[in-house]
Amino acid sequence: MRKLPISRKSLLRNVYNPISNDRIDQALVTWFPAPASFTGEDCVEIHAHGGKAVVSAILQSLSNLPDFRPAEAGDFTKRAFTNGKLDLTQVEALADLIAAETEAQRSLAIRQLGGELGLLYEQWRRDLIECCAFIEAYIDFGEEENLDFDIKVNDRIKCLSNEIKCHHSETKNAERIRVGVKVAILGRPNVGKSSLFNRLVGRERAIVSPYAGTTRDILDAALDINSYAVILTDTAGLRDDMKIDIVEQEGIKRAIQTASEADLKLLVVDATDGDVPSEIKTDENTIIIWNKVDLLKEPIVQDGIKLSCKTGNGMDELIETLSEKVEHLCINPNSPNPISSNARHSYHCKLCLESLENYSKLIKQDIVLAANELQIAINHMSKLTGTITNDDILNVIFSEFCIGK
Ligand SMILES: Nc1nc2c(ncn2[C@@H]2O[C@H](COP(=O)(O)OP(=O)(O)OP(=O)(O)O)[C@@H](O)[C@H]2O)c(=O)[nH]1
Repeated sequence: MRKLPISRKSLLRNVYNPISNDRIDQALVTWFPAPASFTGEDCVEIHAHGGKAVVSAILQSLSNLPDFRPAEAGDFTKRAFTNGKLDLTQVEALADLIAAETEAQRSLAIRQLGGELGLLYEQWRRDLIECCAFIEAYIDFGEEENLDFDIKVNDRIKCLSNEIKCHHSETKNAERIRVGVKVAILGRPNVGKSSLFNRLVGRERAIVSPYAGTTRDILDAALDINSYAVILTDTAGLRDDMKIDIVEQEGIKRAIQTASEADLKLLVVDATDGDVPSEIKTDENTIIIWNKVDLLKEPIVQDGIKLSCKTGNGMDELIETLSEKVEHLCINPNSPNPISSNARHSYHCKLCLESLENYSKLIKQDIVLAANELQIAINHMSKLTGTITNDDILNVIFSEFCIGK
């Protein structure tokens, strides 16, 4: 038997087929003995030449060894989780880090991978368990021992609720970093929405034509605006005309739906006729854009961005305004408190909070029912850290990984 290479050092080695002893390749080989490996198990990495024949000869040789099988998506990370190397929030962070396309997504994911979020949830879980233990002691011996229930439990739960509430209120802004800020381009037909979409995307994605009603369905593109992910949507022009066909009517319905779901609305108006559609409610997250100013003889005085999609005049100002608004809608990925950008976390935090509220209502009436609510709150925290898991949760989380991670 050959000697194992020195651990945790990459060494140049000949790689042989263990049965025929044929030399397959020269490769860098690194040996990680347990527990100091990514999975916590004995592990070898082979950095081979990437040709198809080399890779398949190595895989073929390995598959002849007992208990060897090809890895499935997320297999290594699942082992790391099972062996206690990562908690569930770190597993999710790793998936986010691999998928990160913008700087803000990367910053957020690497922070979460450091484990601070998991530690926070674990601390909350432990605090709730202590409160629950205290209640159970109180139910059994409370009156004789004269335990100070309000200070030991109720005040503590109030404090915890406030902390969780504060954390939960930030998840929407953090989720926008992860999934992208939804920006919809809206306006009457023929005002230049698709022209603006193409300018922002940087290529001719949407069809532009002089005919009103060209865009009939919604069209999405992913953008990076100043390190933040943005999902830009072009929509059908809004008009109220009895003569329009059912396809365009459906397009208009979708445009109004898109407007209601958007984080930011770019409301494009043709500067030559100034008709602002009343179907769209404007708010602090609406940017009014007066397009086609190249056709005007006199400059317009109304508030909003003056733009010409034809010449590009006004694009810099629009991008600057858009960047500021997008940044404002997202949490600062470097803010001091642990941040979660994950819808699963938001869901469990919300249900945990509901149970704590129920606890506070019930505690004066029925201590056993109140304790039950506390137990539900603990279960939600346990699902966040992965202390309680089930195959459904794990399958969803690990299926997001690629093979080899
Ligand atoms: N002069 C001038 N023409 C423009 C400008 N922006 C767009 N256009 C023209 O206006 C017409 C309509 O442009 P689109 O971008 O297709 O307008 P739209 O709002 O997407 O139209 P619908 O799909 O019908 O809703 C085209 O002929 C464009 O070339 C501009 O800034 N100046």
